[in-house]
Amino acid sequence: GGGRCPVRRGSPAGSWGAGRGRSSSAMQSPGRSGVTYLSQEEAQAIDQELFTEYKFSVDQLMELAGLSCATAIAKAYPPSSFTKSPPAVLIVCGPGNNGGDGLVCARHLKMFGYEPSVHYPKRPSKALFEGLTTQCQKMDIPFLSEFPSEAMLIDELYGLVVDAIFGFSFKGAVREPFGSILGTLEQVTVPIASIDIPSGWDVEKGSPDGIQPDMLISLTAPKKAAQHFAGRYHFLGGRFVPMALQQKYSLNLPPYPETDCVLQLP
Ligand SMILES: NC(=O)C1=CN([C@@H]2O[C@H](COP(=O)(O)OP(=O)(O)OC[C@H]3O[C@@H](n4cnc5c(N)ncnc54)[C@H](OP(=O)(O)O)[C@@H]3O)[C@@H](O)[C@H]2O)[C@H](O)CC1
Ligand SMILES: [K+]
Repeated sequence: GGGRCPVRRGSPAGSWGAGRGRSSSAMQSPGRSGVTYLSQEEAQAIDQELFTEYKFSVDQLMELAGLSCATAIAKAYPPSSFTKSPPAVLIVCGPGNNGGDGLVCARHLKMFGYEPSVHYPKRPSKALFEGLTTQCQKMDIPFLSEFPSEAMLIDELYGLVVDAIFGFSFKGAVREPFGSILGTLEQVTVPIASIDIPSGWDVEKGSPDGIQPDMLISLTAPKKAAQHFAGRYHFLGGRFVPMALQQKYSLNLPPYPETDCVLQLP
């Protein structure tokens, strides 16, 4: 195990749009980088608007979201930083769209030279998720029927865990089998990269006793829970929000470099 690597933090950004972050709603709050941190309601409203008003399909945005996640992971944990070759990654997928992002991420990680394995215990019977699963299987990505019960086993077999269990629709107490899975993940020592929200965390208040990921990839814009993130790498991904929608929700997103689909937040 052991996929940690010393990657420099990006130069402090923070001046983009300073003073422009006027909120369209009293619920919004600007984070330390000037970017707006969204409430759960706002994150879901933007998501809905992308689909209903802007006519994106879920497949489209999920592909871009998952590609962003794999790209950010490759920047923070390049294969050369893993102690073992090929670089083995465990991706844990939940029952909603966050889990779908995880499946897309697994496929791209494989393309990037990683050796992903997926655990996907609760699979929705929808064509989208069935298709994503088949794509992974046909790329020889193994699906583990059992989750390793010992954190030590995960540390031995994998250099990185990708948490794609819950995103911004998570609510209430964690139900099984995800409670046991998160209990094990709290004990692993290899880094965890969380997609959109550290799973099990309250989307706005975070969770001091929950998993403590080393990386967070915020999609569209960070959610309020991200203010409690204490890991090394915070990336923004999902470069697909049209300017009019960014302005409507005063997202105040920093400019992505050139053609990149991700950017590192301070
Ligand atoms: N606009 C964007 O940036 C996009 C983001 N994407 C990703 O989508 C997720 C949000 O996806 P969504 O399907 O709305 O929800 P989640 O994946 O967060 O979770 C829903 C499922 O989780 C179950 N759930 C909820 N709470 C619990 C709990 N306490 N215990 C167990 N299970 C729970 C829920 O089950 P139900 O029984 O309540 O239905 C759902 O099955 C976002 O975060 C991004 O990662 C899109 O990919 C693209 C656009
Ligand atoms: K997650």
